[in-house]
Amino acid sequence: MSAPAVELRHVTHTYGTTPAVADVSLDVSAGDFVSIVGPSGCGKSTLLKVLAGLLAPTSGTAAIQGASTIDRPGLAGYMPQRDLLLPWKRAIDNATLGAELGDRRATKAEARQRALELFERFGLAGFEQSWPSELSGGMRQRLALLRTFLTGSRVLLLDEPFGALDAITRRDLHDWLQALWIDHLGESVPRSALFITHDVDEALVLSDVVHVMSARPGRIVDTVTVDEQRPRPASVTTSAAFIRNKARLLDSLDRGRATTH
Ligand SMILES: Nc1ncnc2c1ncn2[C@@H]1O[C@H](COP(=O)(O)OP(=O)(O)OP(=O)(O)O)[C@@H](O)[C@H]1O
Repeated sequence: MSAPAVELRHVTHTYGTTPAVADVSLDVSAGDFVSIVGPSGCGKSTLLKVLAGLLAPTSGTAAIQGASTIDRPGLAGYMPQRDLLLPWKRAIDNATLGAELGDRRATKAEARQRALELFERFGLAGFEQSWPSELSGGMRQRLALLRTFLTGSRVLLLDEPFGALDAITRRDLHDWLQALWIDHLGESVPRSALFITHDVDEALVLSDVVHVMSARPGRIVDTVTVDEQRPRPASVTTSAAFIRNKARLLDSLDRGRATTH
């Protein structure tokens, strides 16, 4: 059996004397879209940084496709909380930035060619030469996601990519991301995603599995599996199964917030 796309085992991280996450274990199977919801400051970004190889856990292990991420950045495509587009680079050059770095480095020409092919699929056709400041908020996030896709990694670590967007733009991006996800599931090694959000509805619309974290130091306090077929339209949020799952997640969040460590 092949290794899970993402594997965290008993991960604990303490910044100085501040415990951020405590004993977190979770797997993401190949092809799965998995979300983590939790209150602000509970250590969600810390977990992604450990998986991105940017932070060594105080204890425990982290692996992407079976390879330890400790001191090994670039095994997964990582989109940090701020989109970090470089304002002095045009959209096309921002898109190819990750592809020219990291483990699966492509040549500049290859990366550019692949990016140009995907600009339309990412709703950015015609904006290849634009500056980031000329793009809308939704376009900037799609461009940052395109950059993450172009790293070539089968595993995407997405830290609240839609957190700063208005509700309508966010809804459009949910539809778009689901369509993109369905397209990519046909690939020989399907993509997997670990997605951070504060928004329970967003987690349930997009995910196969949703984990709930408690207040700091974050622990996994509940896990819900979502069986709904994709694509899931906005109306899915009114189905009985969705409402049941949402009530459970909100309850787990409340209980996790009330926990004192
Ligand atoms: N470099 C650091 N030094 C000290 N404490 C830190 C550092 N980075 C994060 N922390 C603390 O660790 C805790 C977890 O931070 P983290 O950013 O992982 O949480 P988060 O769940 O992603 O938060 P948010 O949802 O607000 O983005 C927070 O209390 C934060 O203040």
